[in-house]
Amino acid sequence: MRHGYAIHMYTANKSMDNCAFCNADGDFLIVPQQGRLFITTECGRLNVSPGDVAIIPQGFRFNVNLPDGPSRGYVAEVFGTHFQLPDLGPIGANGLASPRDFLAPTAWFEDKSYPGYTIVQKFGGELFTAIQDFSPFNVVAWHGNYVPYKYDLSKFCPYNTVLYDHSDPSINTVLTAPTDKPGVALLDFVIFPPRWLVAEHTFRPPYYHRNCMSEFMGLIHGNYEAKVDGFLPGGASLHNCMTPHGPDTKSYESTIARGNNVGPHKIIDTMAFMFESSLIPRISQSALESPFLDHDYYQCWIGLRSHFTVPELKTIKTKE
Ligand SMILES: O=C(O)Cc1cc(O)ccc1O
Ligand SMILES: [Fe+2]
Repeated sequence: MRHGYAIHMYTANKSMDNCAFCNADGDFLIVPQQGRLFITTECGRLNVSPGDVAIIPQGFRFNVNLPDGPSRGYVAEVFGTHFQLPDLGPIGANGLASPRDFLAPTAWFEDKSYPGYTIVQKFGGELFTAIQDFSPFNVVAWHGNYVPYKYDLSKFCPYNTVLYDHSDPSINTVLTAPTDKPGVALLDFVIFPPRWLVAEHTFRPPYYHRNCMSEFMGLIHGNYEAKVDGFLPGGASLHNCMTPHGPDTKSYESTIARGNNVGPHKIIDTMAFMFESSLIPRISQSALESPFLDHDYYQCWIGLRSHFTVPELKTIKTKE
């Protein structure tokens, strides 16, 4: 059965030369964090900058050029389903990501011989190579809707509370890969873009929580509102199913210090995102052994203290 997902982080310092990749297992959602990706596909070319995301569906051959040199970012891979726009429910006709902002390439082809051109194909989690002597990008024209595409995250139209309380971050879903169970995502791609915070009598940052979804977070640029320290662009965090988490001590204390009656405040210069799944990810050995693993991550919550004071009890008279 083809069901599940994978999350990867990439670094690259060399363009793909005389070779193309093809994923026979699933679809890629690519989130560059540093350095543009010039992606050539069988349907044409996509120039993808940090702040854009690209989707390469299962089976497309593609090649990546790095015009800015060293590059890094994140990739989500989904098996057995495809990304789609979330149902807007009561939001209605417009909002969040608009279909018009998803850009597919125009056809582009080269009719060239390339001795020793290598196709690397991922199939069942293993890599296979095949050599051919011509470019795979020889498709003169195409039609249909099974295509690679890109989306500029700054086009996203965020919705949120306008009076009180903190919404589930699913309100900012850009794309979702569904399961057969309505409302239970295989993988939601959610963003935390610049936006106004206006909620009254509300702890505005993400609440402390422990939930059934597994949350992988990345930061494209700026700061994340719940982690003033230690969560840097290009970094990642994983709060797995039912692992309690929330803002770090500094974010918590500075929010409390601002008091209860803060006016509208705009979060600017930021773009964080989350891959959120109902399935638990297993962490690879290489990630666990990485010299970049933050063994002290839990320290971000050290020193958290309660600001709760028992309210004075008033006698409430009830009718007899
Ligand atoms: O854990 C996180 O930082 C992500 C997150 C953000 C938010 O605003 C509410 C819930 C949530 O899981
Ligand atoms: Fe969370």
